[in-house]
Amino acid sequence: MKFNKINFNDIVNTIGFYICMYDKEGIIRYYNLAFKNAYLHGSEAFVGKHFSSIENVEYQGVTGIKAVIETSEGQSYQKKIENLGLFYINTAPILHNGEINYIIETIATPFKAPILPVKEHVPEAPAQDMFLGDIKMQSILETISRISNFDSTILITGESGTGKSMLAKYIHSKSKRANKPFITINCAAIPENLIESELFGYVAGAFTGASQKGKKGLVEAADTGTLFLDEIGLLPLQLQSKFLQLIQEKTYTPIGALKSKTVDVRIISATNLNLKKQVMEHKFREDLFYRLRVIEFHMPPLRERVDAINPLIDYFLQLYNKTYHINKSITFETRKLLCSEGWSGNIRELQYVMERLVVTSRDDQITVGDIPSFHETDTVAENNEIKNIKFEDEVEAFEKELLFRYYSIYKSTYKLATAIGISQTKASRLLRKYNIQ
Ligand SMILES: Nc1ncnc2c1ncn2[C@@H]1O[C@H](COP(=O)(O)OP(=O)(O)OP(=O)(O)O)[C@@H](O)[C@H]1O
Repeated sequence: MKFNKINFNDIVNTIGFYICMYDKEGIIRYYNLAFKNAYLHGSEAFVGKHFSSIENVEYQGVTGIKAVIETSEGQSYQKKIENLGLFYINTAPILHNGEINYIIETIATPFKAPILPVKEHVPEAPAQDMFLGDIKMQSILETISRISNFDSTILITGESGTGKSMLAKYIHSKSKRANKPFITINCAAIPENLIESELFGYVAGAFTGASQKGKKGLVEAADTGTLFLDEIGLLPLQLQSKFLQLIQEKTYTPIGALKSKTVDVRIISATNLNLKKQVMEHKFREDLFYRLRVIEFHMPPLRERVDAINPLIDYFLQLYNKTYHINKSITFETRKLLCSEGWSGNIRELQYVMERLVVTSRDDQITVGDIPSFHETDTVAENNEIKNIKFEDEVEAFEKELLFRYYSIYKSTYKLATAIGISQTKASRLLRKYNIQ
């Protein structure tokens, strides 16, 4: 089974160990969030630098990287550091043809490492690096630059995978709040019974089982920054009035609190549902609907952004060449085939297909023959019978196989959705579509 990149990142970033990857010279190539926060002051700037440039005394006291470079032997040991306790270090060379290809070091600390928060809690990096160069995006970009100094609410609509979340981050990165937190709340992903406490927090002793210290909510975490309400159409009705209060009065009341709190957040929301219809069906408050969409952007589906497909192919080609340290190109015929497709899964689907092609194509050049390898059949690649390919069928077969594989592991739509980077609504819809139980 190939590791899904998103899945891999989630694992290494939520694990309570410090992980760092080096090349055979000891140049840092990758580190996880825990390592970054513990030893590098949260900086990304150490990738490409020698391990000796890390000035943290604790790290230099425990790392086994020097010994591994000198001996090519893995090191696994415990080390006691005064006042701190026992560290467990595992430094493993990964060999290729007998030579060190790279080295992975895992450091387990004596403290009970805090489990790092799930995605929604992490202030995310602004998404400046996205492709927005096609005609359909121009008027959106112009409006974004015009409103950059205002805090008006923004509603982003559009099908799943069209880039709504990315646009929200982009808007934040272009606003006067760019250096403040950007907090995503995925209204579909938080279990309904936890949603209120996750969002608004609670005071000590608010309910049985509540933490003694009380808990800050995500709304408070977003103070001075931007709060992104993803899948807003799925926000439970009973919480909608709390959001209305938040937007109108800039106040909210944590569970069990007697007094309300004031907060300064800019609200951006996104949905792939028809909110007007939700209002008519009494599933969404009309007053909240109007409050949320002072400015509205509609992200067109990829089939209506045909001039974006080719540049996006290049964008993803470059991205995955960089990610996997390779240098693949793509033939004109393959481009033509990709550009002529319907892309019902929009940019997300194109992104998957490009990653898959970069990873699975046999030669340096991606050809039409590589496309069937989506579901591991070589027939077309060998015979080059490109006229028999029905692209949508190939992609559907791949999608079905992927969902089946991950759902049989996770058995939960939420975990499945998180693992493969789609929304929970989409995961449920696809499971129904392919009759996967
Ligand atoms: N303009 C873009 N340039 C590069 N990558 C993009 C762009 N738009 C979207 N993507 C990629 O496509 C994927 C889907 O984007 P995103 O999550 O923003 O879509 P969405 O509309 O919010 O989807 P959903 O409704 O399912 O949550 C992401 O992995 C993102 O990296």
